[in-house]
Formats: sequence, structure tokens, C-alpha cells
Amino acid sequence: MRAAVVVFPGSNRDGDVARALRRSGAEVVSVWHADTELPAGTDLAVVPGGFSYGDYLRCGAIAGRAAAMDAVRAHAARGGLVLGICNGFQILCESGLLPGVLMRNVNRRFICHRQFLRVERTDTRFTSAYAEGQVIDVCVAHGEGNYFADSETVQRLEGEGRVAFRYCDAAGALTEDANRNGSLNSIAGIYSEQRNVLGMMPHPENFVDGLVGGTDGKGLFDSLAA
Ligand SMILES: NC(=O)CC[C@H](N)C(=O)O
Repeated sequence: MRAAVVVFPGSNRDGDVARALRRSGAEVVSVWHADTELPAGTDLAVVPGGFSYGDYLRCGAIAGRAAAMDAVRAHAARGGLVLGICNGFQILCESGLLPGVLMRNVNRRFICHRQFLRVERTDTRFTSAYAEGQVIDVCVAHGEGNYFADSETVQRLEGEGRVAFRYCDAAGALTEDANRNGSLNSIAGIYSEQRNVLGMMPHPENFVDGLVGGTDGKGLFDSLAA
């Protein structure tokens, strides 16, 4: 598995996601946002978390138009794997690779806390190491994580089984308390139509080491590198 991590001015989880991928056995190279191509042999393009271009206009709005995103779009169109985490999810939505938008959190504040997620399906390249309905313990850290799309789009996502993760409580229940950014249907992550693109708001890359937080995020990287 060869992964290319696209770095933007303001990315800050690029090192974390590279470390998580390497721990699961992937080879990782980094790509600058102004690059026009991904390295030959790239299996997975990663758009990491953090900030991009100062988050001006709307998180990911400028980054979604970066040169490297043309290369990521071409990679996805060829069936290549793409993973966007947090700012990366915002960028994938802004670049047209995933539907919908990440709005300001309902409380209008940056939120940063531990978060349980329910794994909605395990027959994908991203989640095969998890059990169906498994509740994983990771974290969120964002100002604009409130997933929204028009009702037709949400119906399609639900009907096609394209919700990857939902915010839940420790028992897997979808409570209002567990959905602190106000996302529609507690949506924490979604797949593209072909399920080769995953965007998610929470941070699995920070939960791959028992000495630091926990290991519930590791399944995502193990699935990818398998
Ligand atoms: N951790 C992140 O990637 C944060 C994304 C974005 N800067 C926000 O605040 O919503």
C-alpha cells in the first residue's frame, strides 16, 4: 500500500496520519498542495486534518481548488482510494468529491473532545478490520463539523448505505448529546458512490497507540493496509 499525504499551508495532522499509516505497514510519501501529480504507484491519497489557507471563506473552500486536488480527483475517477479526515473531509466536500457541506458547529464554537462513533458497515476498504456496529472511541477537534446536505442527497446517502460512521454514545445509541456539532442524522463520515472515497470529521489517526489515547482508530489504517 502506497499512500500520498497532501500537505496544505496549515495542515497539522499530516504527520499523525503518516505515522498511523506506517504503523499499519503502508509506505507514505508527502505531496505539496501545489503539486500537479500524485507519485506513480499511489494507491491511497490522503487529505489530512488541520487548517488550510487560514480557513478563510469556509474551511476547505480554497484548498478544494488547489492544484493537487485535480490530481486527487483524477485518482478517485480511476477508482483510487481517497481518505479525507476533518479538514480533509471539508476539502473533499468543497472539491466536489463528496456531496454536502460542513457548516459551523451548532454552538458556534470550536469543539475538541473524546467521541464515540458507530461503524456502519465493514465491507469497505476502510473498515474491514472493524466489527459491524462496533462502537469506537476517538476524538473530534473542529469548528465546522456540522454535516448538512439537501434532503434528496441525504436520502440517497442513506439509501445507498454511504454513511460510514455516526456520532453515538458509549452504547452505540444516536443521542442528541452525542451529536454535538449538530450533523444531520448524526453523520460523522460518508463514502462516495463507488465507496473508494471516505471523508470523516473525527480523528482515527490520533488513536493508534495505547500509550497515547487508545487504539480504536487503528482498524481504519489496518483495513487500508491489509
Ligand atoms: N482538526 C481539523 O482538521 C479542523 C478543521 C477545521 N480547521 C475546523 O476547525 O473545522
